Amino acid sequence: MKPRLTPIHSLTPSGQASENKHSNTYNTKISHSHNVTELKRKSSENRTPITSRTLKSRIKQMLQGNAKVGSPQSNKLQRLQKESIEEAIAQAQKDRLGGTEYDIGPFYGLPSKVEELFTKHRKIKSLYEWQKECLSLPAIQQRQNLIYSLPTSGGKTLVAEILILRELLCRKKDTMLILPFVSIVQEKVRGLAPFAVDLDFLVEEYAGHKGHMPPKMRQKSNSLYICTMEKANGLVNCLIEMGKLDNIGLVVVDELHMLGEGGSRGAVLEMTLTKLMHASTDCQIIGMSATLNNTSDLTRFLQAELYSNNFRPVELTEYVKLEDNIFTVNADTIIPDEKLRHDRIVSYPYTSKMVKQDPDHLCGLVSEVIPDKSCLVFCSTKKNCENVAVLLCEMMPRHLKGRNRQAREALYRTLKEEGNGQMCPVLRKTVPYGLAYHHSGLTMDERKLIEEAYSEGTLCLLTCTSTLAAGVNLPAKRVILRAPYVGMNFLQRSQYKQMVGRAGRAGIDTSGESIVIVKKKDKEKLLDLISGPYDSCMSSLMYDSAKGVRSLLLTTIGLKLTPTIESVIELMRRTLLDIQSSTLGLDIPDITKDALQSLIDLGMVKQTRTRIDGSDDPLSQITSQSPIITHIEVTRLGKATFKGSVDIQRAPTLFTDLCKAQKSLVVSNHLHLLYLATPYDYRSGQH
Ligand SMILES: Nc1ncnc2c1ncn2[C@@H]1O[C@H](COP(=O)(O)OP(=O)(O)OP(=O)(O)O)[C@@H](O)[C@H]1O
Repeated sequence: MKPRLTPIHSLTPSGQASENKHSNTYNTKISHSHNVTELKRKSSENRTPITSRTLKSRIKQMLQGNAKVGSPQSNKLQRLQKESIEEAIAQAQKDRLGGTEYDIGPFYGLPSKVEELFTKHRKIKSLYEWQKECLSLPAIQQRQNLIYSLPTSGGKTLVAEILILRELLCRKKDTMLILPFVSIVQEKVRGLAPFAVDLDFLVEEYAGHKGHMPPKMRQKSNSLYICTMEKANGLVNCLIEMGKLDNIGLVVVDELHMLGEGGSRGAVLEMTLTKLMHASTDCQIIGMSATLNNTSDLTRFLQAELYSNNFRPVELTEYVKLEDNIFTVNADTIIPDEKLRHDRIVSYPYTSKMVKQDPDHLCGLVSEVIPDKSCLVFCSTKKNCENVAVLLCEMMPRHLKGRNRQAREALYRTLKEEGNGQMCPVLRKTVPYGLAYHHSGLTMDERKLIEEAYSEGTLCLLTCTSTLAAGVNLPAKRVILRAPYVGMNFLQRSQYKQMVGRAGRAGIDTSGESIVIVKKKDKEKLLDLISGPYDSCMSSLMYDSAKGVRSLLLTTIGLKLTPTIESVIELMRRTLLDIQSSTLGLDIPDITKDALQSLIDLGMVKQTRTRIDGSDDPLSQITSQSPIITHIEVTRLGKATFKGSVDIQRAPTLFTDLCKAQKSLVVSNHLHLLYLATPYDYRSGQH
């Protein structure tokens, strides 16, 4: 019998997490990785087909077995693990070469065991020069805030991970890693779980429906919270409320430029960082990005030092295809006419039918790389991804068929099993040819299977949307941008850079290349795309008529961080919005006053005035000479609104509706209850 492809998610601790909604912590007392490795070994030795389902249940069974408190085997395992960590730390202390009081070892202040783990799990043998330089910056030694900026795939994450491990192991503090998307959080949780197992800390996933609020306070181990931006905000609120914010020693923000996203996500990130800066006495903040422009605003906002470098481990050559011509991008010159250098004219043996089907020669461009090397084709819409994948299979069947047959068949079967016998007709058609699409329409399991199959070489090409560019580590020899658009919008330079940055697989290729296919009408805009400055990262707090400001004030008043008008003003001074107020032409005191007034008008915040001498109602004691101070606090409605993350504008209507419902709720069937519980957005059919 043929071996079956084993889905990665069922082999990792996250497989266990998805079986049990509430289990989102990687308890290092349970040796997951050992079980996983053992299972993998046995499965390959016996060459017995293992279905994802039986494997899942076997892992679950083993984990449950391990977790039984007091079982002699688990006690022994725990003891051995603890002993080996203590031994490693003792050895590290012996080996320590200078450093700060917190260093416990020779590997950038960490035990050599950490170096071994990076070699074992990441195949990293030594750090790049810039990584060494960055880790020895005075800002890092003195635990100051730092922003570092390097091109995509420059190895930024490794520096962040070393800093996180130092905080967890040497300073024994909790840490937080903020990432932009749920899928990236999940990938990172999987990537760091083996480190947690071997180094005795906890990895806690805060994304989607996962993550305890308030967080569980751990006595024995420190936690690394890996969060989406929204969850990080909730977590910081909880920690402030519990008086435990100082448990967090380090917060790392990946894709810091998302502060300027313009909508609620950028605002949420700014609120989180503002609250951290305002309320924490000891937390270091590290921000990273590949696409920063106005760094001085950001360093002022985070009171941070800046480190930047242009290092890229694999050389990237950017090309533009315009009609039948391919041009090399020369972004360094300031002379517009020299930004595009003619490279070659493309000519492929297309029949007239093929020219009609594929006027942009996508098939020809792709066939220069696949199936021997990998290729990513970015498309502007999900539908386009699917169409392009089908088109390529139809146009080059002989070129693609017959390779990696067994692995492709195994992937096909596993995808079908994941869908309980059903399979998307597009994937059904494309997977046997080694192609697939990758967009948000896939289930999480399908996405993981496709990502793993691509990384292993079972699939040689993915057609994908822009979301693949923002972090998931799936590099390719050649990256093609089918058109310089996301949906209907022309690409921003930062989006373009993220996409082309996927080209070149470190450790596999010595170079990578990108080709953006452009129509003549877009030629002018193209120059900005390939060589213009990055868009400035501007505060998002003013989105939707200052919704971010109102939300920030309601939360900080609710958390008792800003109990007076003066403290509200002081908090607002810490925002990126305040730093950029003159550029944006905004009057922050006016905006603050308006936002406060609107919260008062909505019945979410109330004021009480007292005299400084403590006498009661100031208005009835006009004779007193003592100055008046105005206290502000949230009402019950205000508290419910920020705790429930309810839209501030909608909360009063929701409250009125609930009051009505309380008096006269008649639930004739389940649908009635569902109707009452459906958010307004969904009811009005916006989704
Ligand atoms: N010192 C190193 N030696 C070898 N490989 C490395 C080293 N540092 C990082 N890498 C590898 O390079 C690849 C890209 O690194 P990483 O994801 O950290 O880049 P990044 O700068 O965070 O990119 P992005 O901006 O896309 O998030 C990864 O596969 C990583 O394991």
